Amino acid sequence: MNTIFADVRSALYLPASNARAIEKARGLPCDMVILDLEDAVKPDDKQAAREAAVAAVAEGFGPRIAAIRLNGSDSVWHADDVAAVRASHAAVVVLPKVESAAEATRVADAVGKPLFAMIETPAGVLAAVGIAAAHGVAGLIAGSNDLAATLRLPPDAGRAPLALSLQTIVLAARAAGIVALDGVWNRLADLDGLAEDARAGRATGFDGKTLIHPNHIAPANTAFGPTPAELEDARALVEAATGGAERFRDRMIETMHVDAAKRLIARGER
Ligand SMILES: CC(C)(COP(=O)(O)OP(=O)(O)OC[C@H]1O[C@@H](n2cnc3c(N)ncnc32)[C@H](O)[C@@H]1OP(=O)(O)O)[C@@H](O)C(=O)NCCC(=O)NCCSC(=O)C[C@H](O)C(=O)O
Ligand SMILES: [Mg+2]
Repeated sequence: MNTIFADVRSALYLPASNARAIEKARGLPCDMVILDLEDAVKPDDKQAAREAAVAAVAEGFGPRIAAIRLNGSDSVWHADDVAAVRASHAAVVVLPKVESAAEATRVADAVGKPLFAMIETPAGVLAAVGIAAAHGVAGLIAGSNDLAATLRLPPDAGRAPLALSLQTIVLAARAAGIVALDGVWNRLADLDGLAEDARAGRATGFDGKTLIHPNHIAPANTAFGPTPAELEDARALVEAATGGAERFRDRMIETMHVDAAKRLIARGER
């Protein structure tokens, strides 16, 4: 797995048509920015947003990974997006509503950049294993709003009815050795709800979370940690382990626990 991508705890979307948000993002503590050309941008603003995204990634976002989300493969804007992003300084391209491995590879090849495929339709979930393994795909992103809509869930249905889809996304990403990012939290001011949602995402196995607002960054960074307590525990576990099954702090540990602790320590140190 590419550790640059594996260390993404917080990936902030912003409409590429919003100059203030672009400027603001350069000072925010997120690990990745996703300049959106798709749903956050009105049809009349698509061309200006595309030009603004290309200019913004040329100027850079400091240590943050800069990604551009294209309009979908079947949209009238897609071909122009691909041409612009191919020639841009974006490190990553995000493709929404991916439903096949062939679609993901075609776009990854066309832009010549690592591609994060959004899984946000029932067909996308059912094809996720192949999409994750497709040439050029470096990550999967859960699109929980579109997923809820296409599954015809009632408003505010929460994570429970999405559990199988979200777990499938993580399974597919893990089997392919790539990154998995959780979907967004829509409630702008409910930071306790966000913290719980982010913890649930980490517990599902996601590496990090996509976000829509600057206030959502700190809770995501905390949830996807590792926390000081987790680091202390991991370091003590590695120090204590002698091999085979043994007792550590009133629990059984074996090789896989030592390996997981080492991964956590490495992530924390990075
Ligand atoms: C949701 C918003 C439209 C709310 O905007 P606003 O009411 O302006 O927020 P605030 O007044 O609280 O903003 C405070 C300051 O923060 C800046 N800001 C706000 N949002 C962002 C952002 N995303 N990135 C950077 N900066 C941001 C404001 O400019 C204010 O700055 P200041 O002037 O200094 O006070 C807005 O938050 C927003 O547009 N969010 C992103 C929306 C988006 O990109 N959506 C597309 C992806 S979500 C999705 O659909 C995922 C997936 O496809 C799915 O299906 O689930
Ligand atoms: Mg979506």
